[in-house]
Amino acid sequence: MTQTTNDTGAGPPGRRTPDAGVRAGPALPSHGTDTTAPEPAEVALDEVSAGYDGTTVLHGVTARLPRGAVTAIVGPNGAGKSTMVGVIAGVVRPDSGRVTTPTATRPALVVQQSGLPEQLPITVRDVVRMGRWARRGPWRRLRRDDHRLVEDALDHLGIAHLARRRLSTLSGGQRQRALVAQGLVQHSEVLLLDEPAAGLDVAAQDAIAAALHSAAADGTAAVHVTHDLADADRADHCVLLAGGRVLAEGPPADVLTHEVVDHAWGLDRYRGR
Ligand SMILES: Nc1ncnc2c1ncn2[C@@H]1O[C@H](COP(=O)(O)OP(=O)(O)OP(=O)(O)O)[C@@H](O)[C@H]1O
Repeated sequence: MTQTTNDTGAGPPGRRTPDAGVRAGPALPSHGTDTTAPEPAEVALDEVSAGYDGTTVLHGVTARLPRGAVTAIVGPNGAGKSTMVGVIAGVVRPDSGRVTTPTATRPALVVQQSGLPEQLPITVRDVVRMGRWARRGPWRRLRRDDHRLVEDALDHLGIAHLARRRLSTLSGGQRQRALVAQGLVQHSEVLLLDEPAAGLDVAAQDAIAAALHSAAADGTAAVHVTHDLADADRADHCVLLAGGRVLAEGPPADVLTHEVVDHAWGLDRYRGR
């Protein structure tokens, strides 16, 4: 099934759901979708403009994020990267343009804050299980295969030994691994990780990179926002945003040239270009 949203979609304009950790975006309205059409092989943004409280952040963004591939979204602070993933997830409503996601399920969005109250007596395993609820619905009992996926994800992210610990007692990096595990078990066709590796140690970064590539190998459009250009270079596809516009898109080697990077980050000023 294809889901499409555009400026006639439901929900308040320009509002991002605050403080959620891993969020499944709201069900996106489908406008004139042909259910017999083959699933698109990519997430498509066409001339998308979006922002907050009347301030435009994304200006006519057109980009393609393929399924079965890892896409890195890069760009300077404030370029609109989080806004772009918010638009794809359906938590930021475009003011105009069109977003098409190849998904029967909601995109899985992982941001850095868990959004769960500190005093909530919730374990790491519970947090990851919540990812399966997103798939099954909160009132359905999880099945044996759901539990197996949860245990696999805990293993994958190297946090099986923390499964019974309360989330509030973990370090920042351990929490982040738990949130990524929660995103993974959603098994959505679109996985969106907003700076998943920021502030993490090398082992955690490797675990998250491996998780992204394994999701892509399963056919997911595995998308991450990163400030680490070496990390972006290892992606299959790259979108470079600057000032809310796509400056370049394509294979990382073509996008992340010295010239383009210097221009996007304004470094050419210092280098006399
Ligand atoms: N909830 C919000 N309400 C109002 N303005 C916002 C909100 N979220 C982001 N913005 C503004 O939108 C612009 C783009 O922010 P965004 O977080 O999308 O950029 P980014 O590229 O992800 O930045 P960074 O690399 O610093 O995380 C910024 O000017 C920011 O102040």
